[in-house]
Amino acid sequence: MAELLQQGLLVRDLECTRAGRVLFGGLGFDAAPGDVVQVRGANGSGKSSLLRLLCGLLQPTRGEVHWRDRCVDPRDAGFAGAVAYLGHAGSVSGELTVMENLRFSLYVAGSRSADAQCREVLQRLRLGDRENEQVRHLSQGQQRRLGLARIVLSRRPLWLLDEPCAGLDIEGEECFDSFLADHARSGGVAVVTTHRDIGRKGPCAHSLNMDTLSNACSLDTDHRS
Ligand SMILES: Nc1ncnc2c1ncn2[C@@H]1O[C@H](COP(=O)(O)OP(=O)(O)OP(=O)(O)O)[C@@H](O)[C@H]1O
Repeated sequence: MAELLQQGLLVRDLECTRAGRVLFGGLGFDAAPGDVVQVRGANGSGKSSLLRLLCGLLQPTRGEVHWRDRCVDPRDAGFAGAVAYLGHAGSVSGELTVMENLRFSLYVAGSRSADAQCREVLQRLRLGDRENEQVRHLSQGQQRRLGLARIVLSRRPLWLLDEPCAGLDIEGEECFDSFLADHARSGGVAVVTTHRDIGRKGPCAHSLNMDTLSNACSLDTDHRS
């Protein structure tokens, strides 16, 4: 436990309330370096809300989230420099080109990735020939790929990814699996909402089912399988 507190993500007795309604409670799990936690559940079960709690964008009505040895606080520079969050929107600008988007987000993130590294990741995502194109001219799936490039290039140890495979074709999904496996192999932690079985081809994923939680709000157990 002490080691986990220093190195990984620790969630205890988490309760989430939105618009006066308790979405879930008693949620707890640990994620050590190299762990991937797959979050499943029906629409509205609270998957996105959970990710927002984990990165400190939402405050829990009960419980705690710790990254390494500290309580999660987005104002903490140490935590802000450790987490990469991919929301539904992907955080890319339609007005900027593909490469400009990456340069901008990496500059804001304080990452030292150079254009050459950006190009390497874009090649893997089959966006290598689109680097000078305005993002608004890309398809939804291509924009999602660019959002993933931003996450990969950030080199952050904690990935919180909300439906990263939405809009991706099979090849894009496989590419995502390989980035996720690289991340886990290098000791990163990832919490991923997706209905795909990412544990089958990618890294071994622990599964967290929000539907079960909603029906068992008093649970205070470790949901890793
Ligand atoms: N900003 C908000 N204010 C109030 N309620 C919200 C807000 N955002 C989400 N909710 C409510 O919280 C519940 C869970 O939403 P959330 O987006 O976390 O679910 P989800 O499991 O990610 O859903 P989906 O699979 O549809 O993306 C929903 O009932 C939703 O109406």
